[in-house]
Amino acid sequence: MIVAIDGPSGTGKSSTSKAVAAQLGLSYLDTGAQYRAITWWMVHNGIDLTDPGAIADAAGKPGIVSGTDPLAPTITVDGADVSGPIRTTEVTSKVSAVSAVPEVRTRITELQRWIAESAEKGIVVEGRDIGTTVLPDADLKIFLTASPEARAARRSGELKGADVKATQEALIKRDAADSSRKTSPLAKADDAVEVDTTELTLQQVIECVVTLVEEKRAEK
Ligand SMILES: Nc1ncnc2c1ncn2[C@@H]1O[C@H](COP(=O)(O)OP(=O)(O)OP(=O)(O)O)[C@@H](O)[C@H]1O
Ligand SMILES: Nc1ccn([C@@H]2O[C@H](COP(=O)(O)O)[C@@H](O)[C@H]2O)c(=O)n1
Repeated sequence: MIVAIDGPSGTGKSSTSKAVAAQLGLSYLDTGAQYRAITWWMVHNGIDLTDPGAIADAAGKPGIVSGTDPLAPTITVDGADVSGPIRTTEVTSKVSAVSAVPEVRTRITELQRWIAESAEKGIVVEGRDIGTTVLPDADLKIFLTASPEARAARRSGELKGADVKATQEALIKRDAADSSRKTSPLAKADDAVEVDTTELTLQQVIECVVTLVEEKRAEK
C-alpha cells in the first residue's frame, strides 16, 4: 500500500501522514525534510543559493538518510542529526530556491522511490509532487488544502505567537515559488482525492484518510 499525500504548506500533511502511518502500521516519509536537509547543507557549506549552477554542482555531495518510523522519523546529513536545524526560518526561506533546481530534484526523487520500494509493509509519503511525479502509480493519492488564513493561524500557533500576517505572507510566497517552478511543481494529480481541511480538526482529517486507505485496501 503506497499512499501519496500532497498539498501546500501548513495543510496538515506531516501531522496527518504520521498519524495515519502509525495507526495502519505503515512507514512514513517526509520528503520536505529531505529538501530542507540538502538546503541546510548548502547554507552550512557556503553555496551561493542565488546561482542554480552552483546548487546543481553541489546537489550530489551531501549524504541524506531518512528514518521512516512514523513514531520517530529521523533525518541525517553525512551522519549528523539535522532534524532541528532544518526547521529554522533561514532554511524555510531558502528551501524553494534549492528544490527548484532539476539536479536536486532528480537526486532526491531517486532516493524517495528507493525508500518507497523498500518499505515492506507499505508507506505514506508526503510532499508536493508525490502523486504527480515521484510515485504516479501510488495506490491512493490525497491532496490536502486549507485556506491561507487557517494555515497561517496553525503555523503561528506552532511558532509560539509569531505574527499571523507575516506568517501568511511567507507561506503564500513559498507556495507560489513551489507551484511555479518548471520541474515537478506543487500540483494535484488528476486522480487525487482533494480534502479541504479548513473546517476540520486534525483528528477528523486523520479519520477521513484512514477510511480512504481502508477502502483501497479492501479493493485490492
Ligand atoms: N486540521 C487541522 N486543524 C488544526 N490544526 C491542524 C490541522 N492540521 C494540522 N494542524 C496543525 O497545523 C500545523 C501544521 O501542520 P503540518 O506540519 O502537519 O502541515 P504540513 O502540510 O506538513 O506543512 P509543511 O508543508 O509546511 O511542512 C501543525 O501545528 C499541526 O498540528
Ligand atoms: N515533494 C516535495 C516536498 C517538499 N518540497 C520542497 O521542500 C520545501 C519544504 O517542505 P515542507 O513540507 O517541509 O514545508 C517546500 O517548500 C518545497 O520547496 C518539494 O519541492 N517537493
